[in-house]
Amino acid sequence: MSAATTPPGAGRPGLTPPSDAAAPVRHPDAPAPGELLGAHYDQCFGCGDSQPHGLHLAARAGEGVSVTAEFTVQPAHQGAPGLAHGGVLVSALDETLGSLSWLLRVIAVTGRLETDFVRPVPVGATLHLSARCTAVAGRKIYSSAEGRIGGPEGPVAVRADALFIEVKLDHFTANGRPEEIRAAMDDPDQVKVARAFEVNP
Ligand SMILES: CCCCCCCC(=O)SCCNC(=O)CCNC(=O)[C@H](O)C(C)(C)COP(=O)(O)OP(=O)(O)OC[C@H]1O[C@@H](n2cnc3c(N)ncnc32)[C@H](O)[C@@H]1OP(=O)(O)O
Repeated sequence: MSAATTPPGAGRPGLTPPSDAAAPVRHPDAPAPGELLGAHYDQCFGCGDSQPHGLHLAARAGEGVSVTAEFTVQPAHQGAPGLAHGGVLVSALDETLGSLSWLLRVIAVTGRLETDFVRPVPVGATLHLSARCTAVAGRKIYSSAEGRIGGPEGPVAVRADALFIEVKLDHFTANGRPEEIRAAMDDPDQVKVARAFEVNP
């Protein structure tokens, strides 16, 4: 079977939902389709406003458990001259996929993320990303994403299948550097505190 016809996650160990997996359920309080999700943490490399060389990726809720996002490749994101670094493109996919948890209203982290790099992405290009959750099995959340160059119908540059694992808040508080955890927790804006860890406020 060619890559173009392979269903998401098929044949990839750890990325194929088990037979008893359930369809993902959009949380009743999830942002409406079309609504911008905004940054979950201002220091996040993927979406934060306070990271000068970050991706400044802006994700928007889609229908069901899906999101779209845009990211414009900057000179600071280069690998080869004039081209985006592959790891940066994976970060853009990871961030987009991670924002699905805001529609499920669970706290989850990336366990596995497998990426196909289909074509090079030049500096200055805008990558139009889309991601959707495909299945949930207990704490395991299965999802797929792709990034297209220049527009939502542009040529596919990257695609990925991912497994996110639901975690408790102490995943962050027990493992993160105390300075940043304290600063995030001390923010008077409680919605921002909740979103820093993608917790249901
Ligand atoms: C805050 C929002 C940010 C949004 C965007 C960014 C998202 C990110 O990049 S998060 C940062 C990157 N990710 C991380 O740092 C995670 C580091 N890893 C960990 O902390 C742990 O390995 C963690 C939490 C994923 C899993 O550990 P743990 O909670 O002990 O789960 P564990 O019991 O081992 O596994 C649970 C299930 O997941 C499966 N699983 C866990 N890891 C993997 C993996 N890498 N591949 C395949 N399956 C896995 C297990 O097999 C198990 O399956 P089953 O229930 O069928 O037996």
